[in-house]
This record gives sequence, C-alpha cells and structure tokens, in this order.
Amino acid sequence: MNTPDLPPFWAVIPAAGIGSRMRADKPKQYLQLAGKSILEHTLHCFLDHPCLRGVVVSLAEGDPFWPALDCARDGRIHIAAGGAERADSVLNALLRLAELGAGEQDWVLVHDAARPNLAQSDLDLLLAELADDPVGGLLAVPARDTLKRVGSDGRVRETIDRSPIWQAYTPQMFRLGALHQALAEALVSDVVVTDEASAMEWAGQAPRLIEGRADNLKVTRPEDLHYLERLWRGRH
Ligand SMILES: Nc1ccn([C@@H]2O[C@H](COP(=O)(O)OP(=O)(O)OP(=O)(O)O)[C@@H](O)[C@H]2O)c(=O)n1
Ligand SMILES: C[C@](O)(CO)[C@H](O)COP(=O)(O)O
Repeated sequence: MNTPDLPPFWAVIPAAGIGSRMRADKPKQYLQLAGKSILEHTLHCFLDHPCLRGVVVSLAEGDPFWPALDCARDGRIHIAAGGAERADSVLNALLRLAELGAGEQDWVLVHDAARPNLAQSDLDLLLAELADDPVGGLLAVPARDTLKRVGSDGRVRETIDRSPIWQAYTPQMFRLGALHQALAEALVSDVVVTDEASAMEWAGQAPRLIEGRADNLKVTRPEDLHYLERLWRGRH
C-alpha cells in the first residue's frame, strides 16, 4: 500500500566501509546503539516505510557480521558487493537493482549505513518535495557556525560568507538510470565522488537541497556515537 502523494522508491545502503576514523574493533555500522547495530537501525528507517519497493545493501567481501543480523533473513533486502570507495559500493548496488527489475525512471534513495537517526518525517519530506522534480536531490543542512578559511600555519586568512554553504546529508534521491550513468561515467573519468549529488553535478545537473534535521548525523568519529547514545537514552 502506498502513501498518497509519496512515490514508490528503492533504497540503497552502502555498508562496506571499514570505519577507520571510528577506530573501533569492527566496522562502525556493526557497533551497538540502544541494543541494536547501527546498520539495523538504519535499515528500519526504510523497511518501515509503506512506499519501499526493496533495499540493496552493499557489503564488504566476506563480511562476517551481516549473517548474524535478523535483517539478513528479510526477503526485501538484497546484497551487492562493496567496492574500494563508497561510490563503487553504490554503483554495484545500482547494478543489482537493475537485475532485480528496477526501471530507469524508478526513484532510488541512497543512504549511508552510518546514519541511523533518519527521522521518518525527513524521509517523507524528501519524497514529497522531490516526487515531481526533474533531477532529484538530497537532504542537507545549512552551515550554522561562522566559517573560516585557514592557512597551513593554522592561522585564519578570512571569514567566509556562510549563506550559500550547506552540508550534504543522505538520503540522496535520484532516478536509477540517470544516477547510474552519472556515477559510472564519473568513476571512469577518475572524478572524486563523495556523494551521489557530486556525480550528478559532474553530469551537468543541479540537484535540489531539501533542508533536513541536523541530528541525521553520520557516525564518523567516536563522539558522534556518544552523542547519539545520549540522544536516544530514554527514547528506545
Ligand atoms: N568502500 C566503501 C566505503 C564506505 N562505504 C559506506 O559509505 C558510508 C559513508 O562512508 P564513511 O562514513 O566514509 O564510512 P567509512 O569509509 O566506513 O569510514 P572511514 O572513512 O572513517 O574509514 C558508510 O555507511 C560506509 O559503510 C561503502 O559502502 N563502501
Ligand atoms: C555521502 C556523505 O555522507 C555526505 O555527507 C559523505 O560524503 C560521506 O563521505 P565522507 O568521506 O565521510 O565525507
């Protein structure tokens, strides 16, 4: 059953990173948060949505942690091979989606495994705002603090106008065919692609930013997980 006015979509969850900045004893997507792994929380943001058609998770080769999760037996979740960089993992997942029968015009939402605090209201906002958009776009938050450009000596050179500066979050929502083409061409051209929007920009498109919640943060360093633990205490 679909929610009126929200489009059906596929989800891609790149989960093949090693989490080097987290400095933990396992990849950060398998660290515990409120009694479940970060990856399970992330997957449930999508599995609970009525417009979801299916999910592809990209996993590192021989990942020993995935089979132990309950999600591993969920028929809506399919696996793709992880790649050397996040963009390679996403591209493999898009190819898997095509094998599963997804169409060129189908919407795909790519969301980091390491962002477990995506609010359902933000997911709905993204889907509603971009349902009729010719390009697609992403959740993002405007720069909040005063910004400085710094020299290699650690001294401030100037204060930058923050008004046009936003931080790119996920999900990032694009049509399967357009995203696949942009990502594949950017990768063979050795363009640095840190998110899906940068591949689309490189292809000459202008993705739309949808202002989301700042607490949809990516667990990157230990303090990010500590922050979410405090935020979630009492909530779950
Ligand atoms: N080759 C890679 C690298 C990253 N990712 C995924 O992309 C998301 C965002 O990347 P990032 O935060 O950079 O994760 P890691 O690469 O794991 O972290 P680090 O850069 O600290 O090693 C994560 O969910 C990560 O698992 C992936 O699927 N394949
Ligand atoms: C996709 C992303 O989460 C958007 O902010 C980000 O680009 C991931 O890569 P990073 O290396 O952690 O910046």
